Amino acid sequence: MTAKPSPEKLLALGLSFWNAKALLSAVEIGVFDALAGGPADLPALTKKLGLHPRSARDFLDALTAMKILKREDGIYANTPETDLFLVRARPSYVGGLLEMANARLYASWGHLTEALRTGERQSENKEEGDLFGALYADPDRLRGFLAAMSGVSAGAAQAIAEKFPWRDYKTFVDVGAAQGMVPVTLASAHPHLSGAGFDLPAVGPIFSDFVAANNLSDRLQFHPGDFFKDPLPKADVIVMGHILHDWDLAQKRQLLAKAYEALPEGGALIVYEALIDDDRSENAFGLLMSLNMLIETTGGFDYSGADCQGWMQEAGFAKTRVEHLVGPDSMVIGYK
Ligand SMILES: C[S@@+](CC[C@H](N)C(=O)[O-])C[C@H]1O[C@@H](n2cnc3c(N)ncnc32)[C@H](O)[C@@H]1O
Repeated sequence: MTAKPSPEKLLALGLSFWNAKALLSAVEIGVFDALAGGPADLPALTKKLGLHPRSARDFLDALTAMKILKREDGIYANTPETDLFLVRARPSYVGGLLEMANARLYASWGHLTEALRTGERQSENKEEGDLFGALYADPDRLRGFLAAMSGVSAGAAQAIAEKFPWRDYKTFVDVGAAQGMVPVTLASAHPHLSGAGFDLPAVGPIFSDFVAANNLSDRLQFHPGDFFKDPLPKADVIVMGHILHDWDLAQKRQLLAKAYEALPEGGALIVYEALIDDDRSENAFGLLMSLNMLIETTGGFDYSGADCQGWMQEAGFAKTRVEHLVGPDSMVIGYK
């Protein structure tokens, strides 16, 4: 028997931004940090978080009903997930991404309709043209963006460390390394590897601080450069995570050709993204990420594993394969 159509899913989807914004504000206000030291009651939390008495109970109970807080006998506590991943002081913190979503993407997505009609980027400083120019003009925005990237790539980095046959290689370079989550994860998991992060010069100090905090300065270096103007550093393996989706097709091809050039015979290129499924009907996150690129960049778009394998083959890669990493993320590997 087919179920009777119901509007429930449609209404819940249409209002799902309520959930998103409640979580983003909870991160911004520091709800999970406030509970990191132990549970607290309503008056104590209201005061600590600077909430208005009119909002506090509904806000904290909404977070409880959303299963991102627990409440027992009127005492609120973090859940195991929020305690591990959304307390700022913990190394496992992934809230940088949510902080960026709150500070930048939430407002930009308000202009989705305009982006759909014009094809033009809508994020802040849109008159400055390029996303990275706009971001890097402000040191706080730069630091926030790079930390957000660590949140985006922490899970994928771990999966790449486990699933790629690193024992066959000695050196790697992460192109567009941001804060350095991938290099740090790879070097921590595989003591025989040494590597580098390649990124715009402004990223250098932030990369080096993160590497030093992880005690890996002896095996990880920073290479400043512009991947459209400079050759890529040579290494056995080149990694490009969330890079190709920032750029248009001609620029994607240019970056793949440069990676091919920098690799030795037998070397490998690992491209990872929230790849769209080949039928473009399942990975909603990958497709929405592509719309995020519409909003954020001048020509960027996401793509399927088959798309990327085709471009890699055009660039000369002899063998390619796609492997799932974690959640919506997969990697495409090209062997020279
Ligand atoms: C979307 S982030 C991805 C960061 C990281 N790979 C990850 O997946 O978390 C793109 C990165 O490319 C870098 N980037 C942008 N334009 C660049 C250029 N022309 N040359 C080198 N790096 C660039 C940015 O600074 C940023 O770190």
